[in-house]
Amino acid sequence: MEGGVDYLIDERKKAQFDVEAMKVAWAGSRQAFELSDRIAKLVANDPIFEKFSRPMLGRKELFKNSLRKVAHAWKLIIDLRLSEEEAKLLRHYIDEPAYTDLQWEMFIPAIEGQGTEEQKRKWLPLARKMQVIGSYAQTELGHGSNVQGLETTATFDPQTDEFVIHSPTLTSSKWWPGGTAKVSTHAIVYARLILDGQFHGVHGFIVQLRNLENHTPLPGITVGDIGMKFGNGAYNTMDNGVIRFNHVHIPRNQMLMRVSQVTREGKFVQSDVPRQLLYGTMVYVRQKIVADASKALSRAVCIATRYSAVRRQFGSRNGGPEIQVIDYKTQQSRLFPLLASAYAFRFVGEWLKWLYTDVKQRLEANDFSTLPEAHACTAGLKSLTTSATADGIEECRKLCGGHGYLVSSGIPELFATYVPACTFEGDNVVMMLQVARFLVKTVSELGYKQPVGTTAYMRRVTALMQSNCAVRTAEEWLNPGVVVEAFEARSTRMAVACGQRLAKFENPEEGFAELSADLVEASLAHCQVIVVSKFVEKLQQEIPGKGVKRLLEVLFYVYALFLLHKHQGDFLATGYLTPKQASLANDQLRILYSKVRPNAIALVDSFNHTDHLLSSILGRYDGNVYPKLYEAAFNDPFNDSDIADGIHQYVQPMLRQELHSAKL
Ligand SMILES: CCCCC/C=C\C/C=C\C/C=C\CCCCC(=O)SCCNC(=O)CCNC(=O)[C@H](O)C(C)(C)COP(=O)(O)OP(=O)(O)OC[C@H]1O[C@@H](n2cnc3c(N)ncnc32)[C@H](O)[C@@H]1OP(=O)(O)O
Ligand SMILES: Cc1cc2nc3c(=O)[nH]c(=O)nc-3n(C[C@H](O)[C@H](O)[C@H](O)COP(=O)(O)OP(=O)(O)OC[C@H]3O[C@@H](n4cnc5c(N)ncnc54)[C@H](O)[C@@H]3O)c2cc1C
Repeated sequence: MEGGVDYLIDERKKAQFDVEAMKVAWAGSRQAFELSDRIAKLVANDPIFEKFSRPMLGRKELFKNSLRKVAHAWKLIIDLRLSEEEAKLLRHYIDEPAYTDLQWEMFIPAIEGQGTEEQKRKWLPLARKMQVIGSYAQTELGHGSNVQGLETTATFDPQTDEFVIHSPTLTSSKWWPGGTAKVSTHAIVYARLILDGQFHGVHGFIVQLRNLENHTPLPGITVGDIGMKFGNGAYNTMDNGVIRFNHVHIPRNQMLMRVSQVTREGKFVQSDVPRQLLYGTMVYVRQKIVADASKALSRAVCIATRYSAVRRQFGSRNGGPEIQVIDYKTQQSRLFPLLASAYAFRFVGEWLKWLYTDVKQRLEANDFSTLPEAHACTAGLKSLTTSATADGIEECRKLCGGHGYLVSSGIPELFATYVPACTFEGDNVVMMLQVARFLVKTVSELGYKQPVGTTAYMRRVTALMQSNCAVRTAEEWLNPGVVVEAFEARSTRMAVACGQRLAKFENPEEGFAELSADLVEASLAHCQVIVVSKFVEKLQQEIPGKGVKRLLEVLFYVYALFLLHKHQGDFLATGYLTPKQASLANDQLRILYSKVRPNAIALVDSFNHTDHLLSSILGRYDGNVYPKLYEAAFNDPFNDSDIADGIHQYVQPMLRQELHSAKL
């Protein structure tokens, strides 16, 4: 057997559930599934969207090709009259970071959230028709996480009724904004507002960067690319830029003025809208990043699972086939929790989208009451899901052995493109510290204020602090209430312990800094409560299809008990579990892996990923791995000739012992 075609055919026959129904459960609804499936096929069948050769292209060629793809996609959007939702799916399936990500996911949302009605009327139609192309220029060479520390200035000039945008130092150069180096005509620039010599906080300003006729930078603007980034292909399709402003004048009405206004006389007016709304675009994108995590993780898991069923090592008896590596318990204990995590992140992402939609509607009606919780949830879940996904993709590479390191496995480029998600839109540790602030506040108010939303479980603080887990057999772990309660108790105990230790410090900020590593762990525990509970809520809904709900229940227990096993130190140290109960959870986990095993291939088929999206020989739907790996090796341009450039010049003289006289 040269390929694994028959292996995957056999594997698919083992499925104990309705794969088509699981595809619908994964997509969220039949309508969402059909829409997504249609756009995936549209992209997969269009040769312009080919991406297999991307890692082999030089930067300039890569970038030009990316511009071509975007132009082709925009033409399709117009010709086929695609809706905004379809256009977003198109961008997802094209799977190439590009300036349009910033246009649609940051520039437009920033104007929607922070602009006045008049500003929205002027800028949104232009942006939605791509008559202006915008980016999001917040981070600087010297500051990214500390937004209040940004140095770019926007000084009001009452004479001309304009703001003067200026980069006073080298470190104030804008650094990283995607789409800016070569493409965007405009940017939302975050700068310190200065009125009559007084600083009035950081605000967003719409600044034109380039001439719309010939695309040259406007006077006073120095702009360029910040250089190659990690990995071949990967995020290098994006032109992340550096911008320097030398006293660039913009009209007063280009400050985004929903939160605060500057009058014609240069007076600062703070409206009732909280200043945190300036950070609203980041809340929106963090929510998108959570939804995106399950897509990236499911891709890596799909590749590793299919390949693990094709790959065989050891155990051949009487010349029969060797063992499929997916049958090794160690392979299962590394792979199946990632498979379960992909489903868990899918469902928590769905919930977070709902939460964001709710907050957005409230904000539009000037109800800001749920903003702190939305901020804590988006920041924390962004951190949890991206860290787990980045680690998970790397684990999938190792699960594929040596072949996982080949670019043609699809994993290296996926990893290189994905890992910056742990940093952009808020470094993951900085984000967890935001959750910590929210938790500390919640815990300190427990005596007189009922926690709500995702911290509502802390209302039962006394019970969660005092009662202990009652599990006596491995079987008793198969109870969602028991599992969720364990996570809630561990989280409450960790948060309360941090609160008690913080109270011993005279200066709370000093205490917060000193205990920050523990606070990050407590925040992670709280975020895990959210993911675990949202999975349970999903299971409480009606989920049609033979065996679908049962398999999702299995995956829920795999996800939760794997976390419990991984973090058993916390569960034991907080005193909620005994070592025996932790060990029973691990026993149950092994039983659960054997329930996943026959369904593993069908579970990854349910992601409905096309071969185009996976761009992986190891993860091919048909399992025809070895012939295609062999073919791809000889299709590599490096194999065009048997004698590579440099062989005659540098190797042959060595073989002939003539190196001393060779021209090097
Ligand atoms: C390859 C994978 C692709 C996945 C992508 C998928 C989809 C996305 C699609 C498109 C996007 C494409 C690419 C993305 C590119 C990335 C773009 C960027 O990175 S843009 C730059 C992002 N920058 C940051 O995230 C900076 C991080 N820093 C901050 O957010 C803040 O400064 C802070 C660290 C959170 C706060 O710092 P500080 O303590 O100084 O805070 P203050 O300003 O004083 O405010 C404190 C006060 O405000 C509350 N708060 C903070 N943030 C928010 C918020 N967002 N919303 C609501 N409230 C907020 C905070 O809790 C405090 O409250 P309180 O304690 O009550 O006073
Ligand atoms: C691919 C990519 C695309 C990007 N696109 C954009 C864009 O379009 N627009 C834009 O404006 N920006 C963009 N960025 C910038 C990005 O948002 C920042 O890099 C990010 O917010 C992190 O900030 P930083 O670089 O200042 O990290 P730093 O804050 O300098 O982090 C360095 C280290 O310090 C730690 N640290 C920092 N502060 C604290 C603290 N208070 N407590 C404990 N530890 C701390 C961090 O955990 C980290 O380990 C992009 C970045 C990347 C990688």
